[in-house]
Amino acid sequence: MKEKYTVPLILMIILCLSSCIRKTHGNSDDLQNKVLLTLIDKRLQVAPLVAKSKWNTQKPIDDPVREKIILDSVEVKAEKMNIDTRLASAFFQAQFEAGKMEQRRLHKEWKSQNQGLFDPVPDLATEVRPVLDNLTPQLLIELKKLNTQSEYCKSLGTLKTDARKTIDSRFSDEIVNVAIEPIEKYCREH
Ligand SMILES: C=C(O[C@@H]1C=C(C(=O)O)C=C[C@H]1O)C(=O)O
Repeated sequence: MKEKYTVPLILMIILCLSSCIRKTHGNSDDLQNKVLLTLIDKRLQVAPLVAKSKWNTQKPIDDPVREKIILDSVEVKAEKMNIDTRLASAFFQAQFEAGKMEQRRLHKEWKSQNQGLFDPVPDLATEVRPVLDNLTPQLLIELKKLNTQSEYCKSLGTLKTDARKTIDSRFSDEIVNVAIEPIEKYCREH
C-alpha cells in the first residue's frame, strides 16, 4: 500500500472505532432503565391473555382478592429483601392498574365488535397467572436496585422516553405513565 494512504487510513479507523464506542455508551446511557422497563412490558404483555380468558368466562376484570394475595406476599418479600415496602406495594398496584386498563380497553373493543368466544384460550389460574407470578421476584430484584444513587433514579429525566422505547407501542401512553409513576415518585421524593 502506498505510504501516503497510511495516515488517512489509520485516522479513519480511529474515527470509526471512537464512533462505535460512543454509540455503545450512548445506548446504555439512554436506557439505564432497560431491565425494569422490559419486565414491566413483559407483565403488560400478559394482559390480553387475561382479558381473553375473562371474556370467555365472563369473570370481572377486577379481582381484589387476587390482588390482595399478591400484595401481601410482595410486602413480606420486600421486607426480607430490604426494599421499601411502600414502594413495592405502590409499584405492584400500579402494574395491576396498568394491566386492567388494557383489559378494559380490549373488552370495550370486543363488545363493540360483537366478539364471540375466543378459541383456544389459556386457563387463567393454571397457565396465565403463573406467568405473572414468575415476573414478581424479577421485578422485586429490580426494585431493590432503586435508590437515590441508582442508575434508575439518575436516568429519571429520560424515564418516560425510555419507557416509550422499551414498552410495546400497543400500550397507550396513559398505561405506560401509570406503570412508571411509582418509580418517578420514589426517585423524586428520596
Ligand atoms: C391479571 C388479572 O387481572 C387483574 C389484575 C391483576 C394483576 O395485574 O396481577 C390481578 C387481579 C385482577 O384485578 C388477574 O385476575 O389475574
